[in-house]
Amino acid sequence: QEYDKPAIKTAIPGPRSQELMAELSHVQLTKGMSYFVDFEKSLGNFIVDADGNVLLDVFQQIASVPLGYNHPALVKALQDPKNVSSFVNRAALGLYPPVSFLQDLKDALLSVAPPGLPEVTTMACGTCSVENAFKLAFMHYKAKQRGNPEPSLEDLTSCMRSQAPGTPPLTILGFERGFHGRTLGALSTTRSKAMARVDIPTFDWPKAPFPVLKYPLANYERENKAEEEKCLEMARQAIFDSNNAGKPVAGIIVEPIQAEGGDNHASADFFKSLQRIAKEFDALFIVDEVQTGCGSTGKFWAHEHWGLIEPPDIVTFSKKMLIGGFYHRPEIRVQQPLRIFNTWMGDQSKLVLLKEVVKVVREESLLQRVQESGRVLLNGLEHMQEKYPGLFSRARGVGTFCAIDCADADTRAEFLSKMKANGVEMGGGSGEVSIRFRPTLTFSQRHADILFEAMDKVASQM
Ligand SMILES: Cc1ncc(COP(=O)(O)O)c(CNc2csc(C(=O)O)c2)c1O
Repeated sequence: QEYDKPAIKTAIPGPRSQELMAELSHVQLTKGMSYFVDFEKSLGNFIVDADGNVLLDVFQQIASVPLGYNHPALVKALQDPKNVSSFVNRAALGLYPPVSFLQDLKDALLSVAPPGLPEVTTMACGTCSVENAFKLAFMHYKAKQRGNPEPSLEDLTSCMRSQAPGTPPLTILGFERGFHGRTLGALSTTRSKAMARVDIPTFDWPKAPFPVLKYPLANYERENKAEEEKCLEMARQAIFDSNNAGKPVAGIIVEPIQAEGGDNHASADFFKSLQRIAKEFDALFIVDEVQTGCGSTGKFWAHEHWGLIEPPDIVTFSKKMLIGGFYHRPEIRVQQPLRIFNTWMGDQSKLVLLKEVVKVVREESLLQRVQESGRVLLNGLEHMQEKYPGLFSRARGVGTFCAIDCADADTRAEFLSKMKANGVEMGGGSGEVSIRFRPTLTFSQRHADILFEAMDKVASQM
């Protein structure tokens, strides 16, 4: 059972965290770290730090904990003798899959696959899922252009010199303020913070602005529609220009909600139109659900809210799915072995845990709970912005994937720090001024009560 409420005994980080930080700083940079965590004592929606402080955690390891800390179903899976081998022996899944692999994929991943996407490849993290989704898009483009999935001899020789045709000038269209990872290809479409890009060579790929919506949505339907149309037209133009410049766009990548760039939303119509643009230019439609996937928006996949006629071509996932990877349409499966490949291709033990997560989500109707808790969370945020109009604005969200804007970056920093001192862990925010909520799928009314009591107390003192 979880803790009843937060309990703060020391400043955060406390003395024990500071001691551990000092020791660790001899080995690596510790500047970005918040505090050390006692993961044995952390339970459900509550995190316990090295100094015994208990906080309600609505950030959950950068939105990557689906059922909270030490969920009994996951602990039990680890204690089950038939699972030991999966944890002890890390299979090179691309070469030597365990006999249970297909059944594990079915139970953990295919049973929750986005509608219309029956194939899946596992990876280790979100970035490498995005990286390989791009590679799949490039291979698919070239196979179509050649009329043959097999590269030619000229392809194979020229690519060793990084020259066309074997090394094609293909690109991916991304959006301003998007986040898709930090390796060189993914980073080329990550445009949320300069510090993630500076000093690193990236591909100069085309980009388009992502809509900046006015809230409450009901009051600004016409303006928001115009804003979305403008962004779509600029995306179309960017693709047209890139194709004309001999840098064909092989894919478009977009997040259902830009989760690092400021929790930026767009309408279902926007995404349907974007899929039509992808089709119009024969580019793959890649939906990056690394942060929005696995239930936080009240549907298992955020893009299910759009009511697409056809599925996206690729959907990437990680974080709350405990394992990285991507679902894709059968037609774009890579044809040759060892092209979408790395040593481990994810981690079989994470499939064992994910099976349990999927079971709990189903047995405890957690998507229903996320929808209910999401209404409580959003209503509470709307109440906060009415009560403190000088502090908060633009309350928004789908399911419990919510956010609210602070007046400015300093106000946000002060607010988050005071919330921590009052027993609520909220992470560092999204974009310049947004506070984001990334609670577990078990977040419920009593957690919201604790959250809003603390928010009201902190806001009243600012
Ligand atoms: C939409 C989306 N796509 C890809 C990624 C990369 O996933 P990881 O490589 O971090 O697992 C992420 C990772 N999210 C993330 C949050 S803070 C952060 C960072 O590196 O600062 C990364 C994501 O939100």
